[in-house]
Amino acid sequence: MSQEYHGKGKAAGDGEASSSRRPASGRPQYVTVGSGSTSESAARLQALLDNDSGYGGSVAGDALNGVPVWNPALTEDRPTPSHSPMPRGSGEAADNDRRVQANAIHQLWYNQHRVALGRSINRVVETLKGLQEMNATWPATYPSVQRAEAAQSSRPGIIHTNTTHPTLSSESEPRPGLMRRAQTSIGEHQTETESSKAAEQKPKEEPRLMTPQIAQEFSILKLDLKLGALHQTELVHSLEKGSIASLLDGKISSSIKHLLSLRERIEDTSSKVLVTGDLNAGKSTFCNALLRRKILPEDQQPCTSIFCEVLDARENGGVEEVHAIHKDVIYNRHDESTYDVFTLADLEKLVTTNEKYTQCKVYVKDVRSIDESLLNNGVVDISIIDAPGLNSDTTKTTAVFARQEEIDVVVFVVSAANHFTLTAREFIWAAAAEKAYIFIVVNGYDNIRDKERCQKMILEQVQGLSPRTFKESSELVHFVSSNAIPTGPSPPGGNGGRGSGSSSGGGGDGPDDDSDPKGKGKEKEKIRDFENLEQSLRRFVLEKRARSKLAPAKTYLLNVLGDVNTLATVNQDVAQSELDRVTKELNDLEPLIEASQKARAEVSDDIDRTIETTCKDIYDHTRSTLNHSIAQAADEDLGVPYPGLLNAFQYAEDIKEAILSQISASVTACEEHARRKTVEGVSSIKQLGLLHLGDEYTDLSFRPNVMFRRKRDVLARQIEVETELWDFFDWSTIMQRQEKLAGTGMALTVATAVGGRVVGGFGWVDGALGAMKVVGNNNIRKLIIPGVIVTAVAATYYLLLQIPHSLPHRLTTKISTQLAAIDYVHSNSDRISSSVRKVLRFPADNLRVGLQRSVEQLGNKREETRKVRMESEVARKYFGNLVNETVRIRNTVEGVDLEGPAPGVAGGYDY
Ligand SMILES: Nc1nc2c(ncn2[C@@H]2O[C@H](COP(=O)(O)OP(=O)(O)OP(=O)(O)O)[C@@H](O)[C@H]2O)c(=O)[nH]1
Repeated sequence: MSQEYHGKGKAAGDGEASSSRRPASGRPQYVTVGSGSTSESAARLQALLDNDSGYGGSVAGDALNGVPVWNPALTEDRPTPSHSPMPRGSGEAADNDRRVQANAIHQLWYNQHRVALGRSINRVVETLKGLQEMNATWPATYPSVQRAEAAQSSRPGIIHTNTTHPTLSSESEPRPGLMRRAQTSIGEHQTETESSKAAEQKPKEEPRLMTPQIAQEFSILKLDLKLGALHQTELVHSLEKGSIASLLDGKISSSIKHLLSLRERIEDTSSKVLVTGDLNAGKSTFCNALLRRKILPEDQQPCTSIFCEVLDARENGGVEEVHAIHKDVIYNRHDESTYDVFTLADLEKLVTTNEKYTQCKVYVKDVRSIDESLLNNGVVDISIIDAPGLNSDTTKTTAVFARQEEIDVVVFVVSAANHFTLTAREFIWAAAAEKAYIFIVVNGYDNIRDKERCQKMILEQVQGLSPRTFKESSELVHFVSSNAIPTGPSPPGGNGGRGSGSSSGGGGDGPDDDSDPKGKGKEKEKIRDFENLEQSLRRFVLEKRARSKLAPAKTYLLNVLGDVNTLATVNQDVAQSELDRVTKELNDLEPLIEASQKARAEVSDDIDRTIETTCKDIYDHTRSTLNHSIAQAADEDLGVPYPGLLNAFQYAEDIKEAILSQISASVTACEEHARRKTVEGVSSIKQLGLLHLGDEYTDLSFRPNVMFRRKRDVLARQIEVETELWDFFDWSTIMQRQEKLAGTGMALTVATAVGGRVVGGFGWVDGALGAMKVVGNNNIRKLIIPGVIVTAVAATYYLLLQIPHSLPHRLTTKISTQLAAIDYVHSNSDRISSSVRKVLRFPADNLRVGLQRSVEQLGNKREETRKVRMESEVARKYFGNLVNETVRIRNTVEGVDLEGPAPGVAGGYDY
């Protein structure tokens, strides 16, 4: 509904139109006040107003970026309308001058305050926008504290709503320690100094959004959260920091919007007077009397069915007409699709039989001078809204209407005969919540015979309904007869024509045509009463205007500045503690990073060394083991029984197999050794990891049994050793063995059995020569052949007997030669150590990556912390400045004194 009343009509165009189209008087726009007699002081004041309307031309220059600037048209002083030309006595002229002066003083006073408040609004809007920006980058902390009981002994602690430890003790630490922002890490401070027992004994503190103190401090930016059964506090605590910030952002936005509308409101030079009352109480008659024209239809039957707002025709380019506003549209005078145009004469039909329209704008030319007129009184443009009579259908609508901010004054018309009906009382009670004072017009007073009783009864009723109005009843309660007021002629084709055509009084409807001098006197009294009412109403409107337009702006500014100041103070502290925390964090981080970098280099070397040592050890071990094993293979018990000469070749194969198996077993043993060493290596790397990375270290699962699964003895199997005949007779072995046997004196050889030391190196030759001597040459000659044969057989027998001893040596040598040819020992040592190296590299690389990551993480943390430090620094400065700025603006706003009576008006209501 409020928008429906947005046409202020104070656009520049209108101003021009009005000034150029104000033809009737033909006077200059800035005329001398009074009826011809120039009042110097009035003229001076008027000139002062002309030159300095309070805006002094500086406002446009002051306009801040992005904030809508003042509409210059609104700040221009408006031409002073003409005054009534009727001749007056000197006393009346003086009165008139005084009134004009008073008006001018009031205008000056009003403008000064308006400018101060307007500028403050601009500054606050800018400040709020800045706060919004800051809130987007550095989510502001919304104050929340412990239960009031817990906080009683100390100042309220402040924690962030999303802090992980919501139950902070406000007793153990001073306030700054309690302030934390969201995502602050756990256990930062509060439990350090208190024993667990003490903590247990403490009453359980519930998180609470605000103490009553702070709740009082916050009036506009208070987060109003009502969701289901959750208490607001819990709700805020359950919300993320981001959500709080966006809620706050929304609050700030609506506050900015409200400030802009307040600014528009204080710029608005118009004032709306809502005339309401019971059916047929004479509201329309009263409005017409105020206008001194029969504009609104009057009837004995209830007739007004829609709201009719009567405005000065200047608002409509000087054209008198009616704009009937379509239902469900917002009226815009410049958009004819929002209304239908009618003549004033059509108004009667419109208001009585209406279904299509919700309200009418009635533009009428003011027939009265500024010192008499209510519509156009030189200070403020007043529009009068004639409401339908109160009945069950419209009471609610009218009550809603009366609550609108635009309605500055509610004039309640009550029939002197009927007094306050139940509906009337209900309406006044409802309206009293918004409007402390109601202007009461007791109409139809002429019908009352016992006037005193009527007054008494009505005033008693007023006392019950609105005590404050009753207190000011001489100004606010008027007993009049609206129909006794002479009204001017209706416009051509108008609805009335019942008026006398005279605006000087004495004319009008019926009663004053009476030639009876007593009657005439009575009529004059009625007119005087009505004029008194008009003066009171005017004072009330002027006074009310200052209060109703400037006071809300002032109050709101003070409230919002208070809120922003509280928020800024809290956030300044929070930013400071955040700054301290991150500075400390950074100080702690630096050595950590250094140590981590150093550890990374050192551990890397350590790992390399561990791997190299382990691998070298394994290589050496394998090499020596295999060499030894190969060399000693023949001497070992191969476990292959000699099957006899016939199976000698099979025996050779078995021996070969056994030797190779032995070597293989040796390889396996080396691998086993390597495995053990690898397990040790892996474990030592793990220890290094745990030492330097702690929980950060990710252990890899190592399965030692998987090592050396394949290719274990491939090389051994590749050996192919051909068994040759000579392999069975290994001379060197035989000789070696012979020597060994001779040395031990245990030579039980075939040769000795046959004849001396046949088989004993060359000893057997000596034996043969000795035997030759004994036997003699002939005999020898006879014996030589059988002897040779025997010897040969014996030697052969001996050789064959030696096969189990000589064959393994022979084969070992051959195998060894072949293994040497394929570099078997080195290959296997290398294979095993390489495999170990490969295995060890996994945890080593893992550890290196972990260390690298740790260094990087610390580096990132440092970067982030630096960023937070920078942001906190910016926030601290910002909120520090904000605290000062809010105090400065607050001082300016507080300097706007609206408390005392406004100069220039007589009233001074206690609002
Ligand atoms: N005697 C007397 N009659 C009055 C006075 N004021 C209004 N009337 C008459 O009372 C009747 C109703 O007046 P309206 O002005 O139409 O009353 P209203 O309150 O506007 O009526 P609705 O808009 O229909 O509620 C008309 O016939 C008027 O002439 C007055 O002061 N004295």
